[in-house]
Amino acid sequence: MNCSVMAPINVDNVNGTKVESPAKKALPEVETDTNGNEHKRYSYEMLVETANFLLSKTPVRPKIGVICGSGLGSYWNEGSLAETITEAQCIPYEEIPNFPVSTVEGHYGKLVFGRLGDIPVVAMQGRFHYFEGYPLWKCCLPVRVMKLLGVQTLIATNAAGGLNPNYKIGDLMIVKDHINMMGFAGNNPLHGPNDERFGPRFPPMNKAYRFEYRKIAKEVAKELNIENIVKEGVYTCLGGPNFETVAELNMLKMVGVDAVGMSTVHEVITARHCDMNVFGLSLITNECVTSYDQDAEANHEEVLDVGRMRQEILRKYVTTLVDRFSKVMKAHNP
Ligand SMILES: O=P(O)(O)O[C@H]1O[C@H](CO)[C@@H](O)[C@H]1O
Ligand code: HPA
Repeated sequence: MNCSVMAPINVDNVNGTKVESPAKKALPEVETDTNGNEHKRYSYEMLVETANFLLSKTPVRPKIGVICGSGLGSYWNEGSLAETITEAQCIPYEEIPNFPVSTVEGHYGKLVFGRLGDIPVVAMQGRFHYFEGYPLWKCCLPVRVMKLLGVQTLIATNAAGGLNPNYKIGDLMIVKDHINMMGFAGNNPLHGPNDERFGPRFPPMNKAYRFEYRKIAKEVAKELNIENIVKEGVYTCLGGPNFETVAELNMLKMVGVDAVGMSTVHEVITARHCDMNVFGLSLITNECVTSYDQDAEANHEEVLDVGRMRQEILRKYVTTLVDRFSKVMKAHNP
């Protein structure tokens, strides 16, 4: 494929308003995680460098970004959403300046630029999880890079355990809202000095998952004749990597959680902070074990099996949503 080198981005602020650059020295340079690994904090300028690198590698100018979770082919390629992307250009994470690398065994680690249907997109095939040892702000670095690339809408997908008794394995849950459990304990991707060039110190989160997109997703479910498997509910992220205890799951149920996972919430907070529109989608890959009488145990193999089982529907659903969301985006920003 022909890679034209486009003019590098030069932005004062991703949201278009001029703000003062915070003193660089206000940012702690290095953070040590619970395993003793050191993580160098990134600056706005470093992410601009990352975005300019990517823009120099591809002519694709995506307005929509997709994070492919465990159910959407972050562990396999054949038949996955990423494979559906046409005119694809794959850039491995290890080749991208300042990018973390996926450490989960079998997890892909690449950015895929190309088209879903007619729409230019960038997809993360493989995301970063807190349980890998990364601080949350580092897990979410790609979201900010997407913003700098020009992405306005983030579609964050995940595999999750179904806690709502009406959910069945293989159902899709449109994320209506989330509960930031890790945030309750003070662990938040926005923790630390705020760089106003990305967004405000105290961002609102009551409209985290765009109402218009959720409405469209329900309409599309009807059109595709999958409304019987499409639900809407509340997601929460725990730190992992262990699956939850019975008592933990019962507590989460009591506070209104419908599906449990180990990702997405921090990515969505980061995306909303820099004013991206968000759609969240969970694939219910297993039934949460909420009784001591049940013999079943959650396991990662089941998560992947259900992902493979549902990939065709997911691919069709997400591809159609990308098309519809882009029409809405054009209508708002002709
Ligand atoms: O959230 P995604 O990346 O889809 O993956 C989910 O599936 C894995 C557990 O099987 C965990 O990583 C959990 O977060
Ligand atoms: N719990 C947490 N994360 C998950 C689950 C679960 O049951 N299923 C897939 N990811």
